[in-house]
Amino acid sequence: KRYTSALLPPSPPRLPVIGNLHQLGEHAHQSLRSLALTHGPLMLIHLGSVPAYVVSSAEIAREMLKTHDIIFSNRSDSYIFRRLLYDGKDILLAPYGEYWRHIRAIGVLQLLSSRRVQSYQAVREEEIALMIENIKGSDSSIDLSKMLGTLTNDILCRIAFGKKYSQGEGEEKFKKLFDEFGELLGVFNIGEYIPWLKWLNHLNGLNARVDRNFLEFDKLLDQIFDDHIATRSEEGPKEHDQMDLLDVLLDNQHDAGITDVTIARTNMKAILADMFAGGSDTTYAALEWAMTELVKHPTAMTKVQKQIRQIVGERRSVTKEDLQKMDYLKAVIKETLRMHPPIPLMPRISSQQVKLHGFNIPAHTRVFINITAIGRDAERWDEPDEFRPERFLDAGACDSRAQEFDFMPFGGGRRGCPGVTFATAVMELVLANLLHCFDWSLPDGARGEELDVEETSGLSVHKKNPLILVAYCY
Ligand code: HEM
Repeated sequence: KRYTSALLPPSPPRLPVIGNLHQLGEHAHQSLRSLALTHGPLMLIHLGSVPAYVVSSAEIAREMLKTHDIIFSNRSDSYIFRRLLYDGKDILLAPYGEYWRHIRAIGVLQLLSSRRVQSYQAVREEEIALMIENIKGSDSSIDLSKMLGTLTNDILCRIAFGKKYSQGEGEEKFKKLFDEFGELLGVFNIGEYIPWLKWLNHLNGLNARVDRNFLEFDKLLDQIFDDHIATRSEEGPKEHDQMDLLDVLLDNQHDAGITDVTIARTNMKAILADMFAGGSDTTYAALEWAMTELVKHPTAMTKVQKQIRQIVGERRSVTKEDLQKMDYLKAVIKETLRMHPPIPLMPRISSQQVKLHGFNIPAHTRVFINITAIGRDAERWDEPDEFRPERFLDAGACDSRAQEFDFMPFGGGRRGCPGVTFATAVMELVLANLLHCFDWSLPDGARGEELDVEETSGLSVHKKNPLILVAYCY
């Protein structure tokens, strides 16, 4: 069936050459949310010379990810992503098809399954205990943002490689490498939208930075592979609970014969790079926002701490059985993800022409889902800009909201995030411990309500100003 291209959705007025780029500002998800209030839940914008559609309602997101899921099962491409993620050999970028299905299955069934996530409980507990000790040892205000960034990266490094890189030799070098990797994935690359400005990326050194970061990361991964292979041949196979993700991938290599897809070292490196692209910064951002909102909302803070302390009692640390009973903490996390989805704009691309919300979307066109706009849609949420964890206390409220695509911090459809269980295990245990062990306030007697919620720009959106707090031992 052919659709005519005459029927286009509303567009904000644009300028020659740059199109609507000037309207995006520093926080594209927020600017697009405001533009959607005027122009509607499906807008056509122009990023320089590139047309893109923006979806800002649950109803249209559902149409995309349920009715037309296969058509929207690819992501739009970018030079930086391709370079850093092994030319699309990873799960996040791989084009929809046999190869993606195979490596996604490895991700879902082997690397990120509930059983595997559970097997890393000791790693999470040890790293969290270290952070708690560090906080206890600091006698003035602490930079909680920095601590949470280090913690989530350490947990991921230990789970992925069996070792962390924030201590010992080369500490600064590795920190810079991991930070830059995350930062580069979030860079706005003007050359993609205004092709004749591509030369700027040579001039401003962006391409060189991307190349350098890729090569250094690749070298680190090679060294980790070599070490693993040497240890495995000396010590033999490990028990299930002792295996890091690289061990799982190396074991999996032997099973590769069962399909036509061979998983070589480059493919495994790409999958591990994904864990860092998708797994560390997002969880860190969510934790930072959860603590920010709790400090801003003393009633919610009191309520969550009261429940945690009742459940944990005199014990110093929180167990996984405790977590199951902490329904208010779970509601706090969901409400945080609704208001501050770590990845607020989700880029997909149409593989063929399709009708969406009554409008024609041509083939190979970018479509962004504005997760922030959907999570804060006043037609679907009461007082959407208010932090009210109670809205998620009803059993099943979150699942039904997710099914309706009102709540989609982890995306949706067949390409939705496979790391939900992994991320939830980290977020719950970190927050429960922080809130059980300490009372929190702003330095110099400032009132919590005054805390800012300014955002950074980039792929995952953080609090712009670090969260500096004073911790009092409970
Ligand atoms: C709070 C934490 C997290 C958030 C908010 C988050 C969010 C997202 C979102 C929005 C997507 C795109 C989904 C879509 O297109 O529908 C995604 C994809 C993905 N995430 Fe996560 N994520 C988180 C944690 C993790 C973790 C811990 C991992 C792994 C360790 C992970 C690995 C991935 C991968 C591999 C994909 C690509 C899936 C595919 O294309 O098939 N994420 N995530």
